Amino acid sequence: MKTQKTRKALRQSLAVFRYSGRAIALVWTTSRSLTIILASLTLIAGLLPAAIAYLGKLIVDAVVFSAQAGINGDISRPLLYVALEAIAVMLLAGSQRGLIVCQSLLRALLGQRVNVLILEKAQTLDLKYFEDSEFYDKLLNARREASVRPLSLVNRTFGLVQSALSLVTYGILLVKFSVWAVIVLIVAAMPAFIAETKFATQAFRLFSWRAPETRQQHYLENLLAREDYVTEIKLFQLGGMLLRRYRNIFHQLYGEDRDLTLRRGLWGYLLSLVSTAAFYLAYAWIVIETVLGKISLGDMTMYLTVFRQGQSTFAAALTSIGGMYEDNLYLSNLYDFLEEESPQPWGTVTIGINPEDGIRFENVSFTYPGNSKPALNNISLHLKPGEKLAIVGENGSGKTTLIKLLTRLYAPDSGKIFLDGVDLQEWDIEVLRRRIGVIFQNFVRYQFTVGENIGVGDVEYLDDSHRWQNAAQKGMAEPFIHQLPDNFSTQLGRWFKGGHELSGGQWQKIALSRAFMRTRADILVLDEPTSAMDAQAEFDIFNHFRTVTQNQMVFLISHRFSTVRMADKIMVIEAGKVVEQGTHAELLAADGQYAKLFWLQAAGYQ
Ligand SMILES: Nc1ncnc2c1ncn2[C@@H]1O[C@H](COP(=O)(O)OP(=O)(O)OP(=O)(O)O)[C@@H](O)[C@H]1O
Repeated sequence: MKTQKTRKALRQSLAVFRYSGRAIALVWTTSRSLTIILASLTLIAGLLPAAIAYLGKLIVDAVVFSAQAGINGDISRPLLYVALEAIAVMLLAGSQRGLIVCQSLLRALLGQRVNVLILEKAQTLDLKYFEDSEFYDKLLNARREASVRPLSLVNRTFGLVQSALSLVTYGILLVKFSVWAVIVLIVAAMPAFIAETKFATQAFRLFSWRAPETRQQHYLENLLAREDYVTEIKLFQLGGMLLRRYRNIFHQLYGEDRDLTLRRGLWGYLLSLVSTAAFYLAYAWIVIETVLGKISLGDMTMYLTVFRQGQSTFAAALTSIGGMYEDNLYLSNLYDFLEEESPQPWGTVTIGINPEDGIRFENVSFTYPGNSKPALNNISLHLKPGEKLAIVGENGSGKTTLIKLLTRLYAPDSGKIFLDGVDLQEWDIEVLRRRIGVIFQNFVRYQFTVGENIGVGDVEYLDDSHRWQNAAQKGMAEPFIHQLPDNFSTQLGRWFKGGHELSGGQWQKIALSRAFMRTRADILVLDEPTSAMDAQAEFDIFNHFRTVTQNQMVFLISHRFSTVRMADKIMVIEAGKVVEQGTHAELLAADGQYAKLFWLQAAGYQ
């Protein structure tokens, strides 16, 4: 039982080194030369203090010896030792300064490296990860302190090695005096060491429990300070309420922090008194031995230095250990994130076996992870090349989900989707995505120029101004772009200097143009493409729609029946199921759900 407890305590104490190896490996692969320099300087800085203490002893002994010889005394020997000590002190200062320089260089390199690792990893993950709050915690935690934590852990690990080296060498010097003194000092240091690791473990746990609260705090900060939220926050007068919530979370966290910090401080002090008392007992012992003439004055000077510095080195080591726990927490988050399994994009097909077949959904069902009800239930549909399909249905009926499956952001749970006769999952994802032009309801408003905002629709032609113009024409954006101060070169958004903000409808026209940038795409997905546009723009799009999308299959989601009518086929879905399919005329004649909604909307205009 007792051995088990000791083993547990030991394991807990050693947990502090859990990620040190990986952090060092990370630093090593970031810059080998800097790591070697850092390690060498650590070694030098660890060993020199004992050497300096020893030189101090040699100086005093040589001085005493020469002084006893009177006028004939040899002055050169003490002076030689003084010179040596001066050199050693300079070397120590040099190595300490070198360590600081190395650390700042490594901090910059490592920060960049870790950030790039995180962002690269994020690229490889599926959409479902980003919709998972636990995963989001990991991502935020990983990014938050990317530039400081890995280096801090390395510095502290090296710092601890340096302190340990100094303490061991001090110990070696002290062994000459008495093995017992060394043993007493080590034993007296143990309680403080164990208490520190125990409190650090508690702090470690406290931090990990808190991830959701911390994320909530960050979210509130964002709400309170970001330009796109500020209008609503002001007009709904939410500032006070949000700040109150922000403060409350802080106070709750602070309360826990304060308790732990106070306990840690108090116990840390009390237990370090034990080791200090042991230090000074040994010190008194040395004074007595010197007075009795059993050791030289030089020895006493050396031990004095060893005790003084040993004490502060020991305190530094304890602080390092406390910090290392926090660094470990960060790194465990980082590695949790980096080791998240990335689904390998598979599928190699680049050409379909039956290009005349277009797109076919066969009994497709899909439920979002964590939901009990399916978002899509047994959907079947067929769209031939060039055909246009409109999907109609009330909020939450599954329209956007259908598009997410079509664009392979998610895979069906059952059933299959075919493109040109080949299962969508077997297509090479890059080839598949090149064939799809899309505008989502929540399209991105890039804080780039107008041209780039359209150009991102086909990154290979990002800077091709001819294509921008063509796409802008199709997306009805051209007239207002010509009125902007720098036409296509106008910077958009308010984040950067000289940025020009657009209206909601203008942004939507830019997004629509972006979808038309993909001239090689034969599948066009439009999720509420005209919801923010004025009546004239919608009418124009309606009129030109067939010409601009001549060879494309179109999936159009809209609540506006004026837009829906453009389609060859209309599909009505309700709670994830297809309830009606047909042309506008057929569905009106059928007098079902579609007809009901159509006349309802039409009545509103009369
Ligand atoms: N990321 C998600 N995770 C879990 N459930 C989701 C997610 N997105 C949508 N859902 C759920 O799936 C169902 C279908 O949503 P979907 O977005 O496809 O509806 P929609 O028909 O596009 O609605 P709207 O007309 O409001 O845009 C809804 O019940 C919604 O709550």
